[in-house]
Amino acid sequence: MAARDRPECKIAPSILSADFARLAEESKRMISCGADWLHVDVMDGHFVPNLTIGAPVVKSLRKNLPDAFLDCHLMVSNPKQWILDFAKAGASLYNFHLECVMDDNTNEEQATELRSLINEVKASGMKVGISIKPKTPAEWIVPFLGEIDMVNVLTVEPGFGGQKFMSDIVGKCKIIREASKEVHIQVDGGVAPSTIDACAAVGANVIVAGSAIFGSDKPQEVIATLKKSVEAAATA
Ligand SMILES: O=C(CO)[C@H](O)[C@H](O)COP(=O)(O)O
Ligand SMILES: [Co+2]
Repeated sequence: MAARDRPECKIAPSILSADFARLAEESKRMISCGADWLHVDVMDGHFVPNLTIGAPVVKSLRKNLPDAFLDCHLMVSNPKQWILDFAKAGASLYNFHLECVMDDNTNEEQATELRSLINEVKASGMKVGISIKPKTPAEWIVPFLGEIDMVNVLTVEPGFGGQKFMSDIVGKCKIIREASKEVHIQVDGGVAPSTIDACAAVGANVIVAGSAIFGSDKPQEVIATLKKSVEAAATA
């Protein structure tokens, strides 16, 4: 069998599609259906035109799910502001947007600011991820791959669940995977059994799916299908 070209597959249901009144119960149900991580979409109504979850909700989730890996996707304009709150609340991974600090990848000051944020997240004890919006080039994140745990490649414009997968965007994962076999590459937005093969083929290993998993009456089967596609591609 060929050697693996990526880290182990992690399926991360987005709790954005859960019934928020029954969040702990729904999260536990996902883990019992085979979810590896829980994806927590944090929106501040400024970076994106929607408001969702903050650190107090993460704290309650952590209390109810002491062992869960809480992958927090920060769609916020000022990621520095929330690092300590999320660390104290029990977030496992702090996954913030590159666009908050960078609009020009040749600007040294912006690169320094990004590095300082990365280091602040690490110092807080959380793992660090960087998300890139559909229009942000993959090349912009490549110089930082050795310093972070994960890149989140958005395959929809961030802000809402249930949008259509942008198939022309997912190819960015290939550039990132060619640069690193070790970094987690997450795909986020419109991922489903019908779109997973395109993600798996370009090296993604962390799969976020909200509507596809929560909207199914057989979430266990959806999770198994997504994982099978990634694992088959990892050793192809
Ligand atoms: O970051 C997000 C939206 O900004 C969500 O994680 C994403 O959209 C997941 O939901 P779905 O699978 O329904 O698209
Ligand atoms: Co997300």
